[in-house]
Amino acid sequence: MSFDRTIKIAPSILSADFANFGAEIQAIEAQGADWVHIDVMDGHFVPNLTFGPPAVKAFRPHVKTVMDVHLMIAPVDPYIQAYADAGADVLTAHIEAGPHSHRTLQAIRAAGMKAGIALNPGTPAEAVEHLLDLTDLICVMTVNPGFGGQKFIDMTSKIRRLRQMIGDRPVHIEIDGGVDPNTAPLVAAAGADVLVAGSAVFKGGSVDQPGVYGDNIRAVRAAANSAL
Ligand SMILES: O=C(CO)[C@@H](O)[C@H](O)COP(=O)(O)O
Ligand SMILES: [Fe+2]
Repeated sequence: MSFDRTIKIAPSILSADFANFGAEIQAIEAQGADWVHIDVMDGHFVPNLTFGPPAVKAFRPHVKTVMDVHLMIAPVDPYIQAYADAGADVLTAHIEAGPHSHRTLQAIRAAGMKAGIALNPGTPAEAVEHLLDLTDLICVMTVNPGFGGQKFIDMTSKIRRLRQMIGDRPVHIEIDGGVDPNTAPLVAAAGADVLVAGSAVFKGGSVDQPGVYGDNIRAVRAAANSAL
């Protein structure tokens, strides 16, 4: 997985058909997804439950691009090796999930994955200032985590600040929550390069009508690129 700052679309399978993940992943990749975003929720750090390492391991053979695993769990450290064994390419932990994010990021890289750190809407950019050399991706939440389909919260000033702080380091800025063709230009112009989109990609489509996924992905990408 090489670093570049072109716009990448990462559909969140939280909005896919939960009875058909393999086919859904294949459909979004065939329709132009750059990464596949997997939301892991524990019913404790966030008020919703999704899936754990065995499910992520089962997704792995279907993902030919980048498996981007967003952990909304606390604690994180006891599960890092399990997600490495499950085949995650990028593993993102929330800075709010515990007091030892520095150690967590080191452990994620030591387990052979790219290390991501996610910030809730209420957490300032400065919280990651001393973590930048240990980080491959900063995930800026533009909703409060836990559910798909929520309204976008404007975090453009935080994204700008982060891009400034990152300087020339090879760090992705990922935006997660409420990304659609209306909001994508705002975050792309502010410096984001990975756009997670759940409802905006899956809406109106299915594995039997995958072309809708393609139209939706192209619409988000075109809107983002129009702002650059
Ligand atoms: O992490 C999360 C929610 O906590 C996200 O990845 C959502 O799944 C994005 O869904 P949309 O807001 O795009 O519908
Ligand atoms: Fe997510």
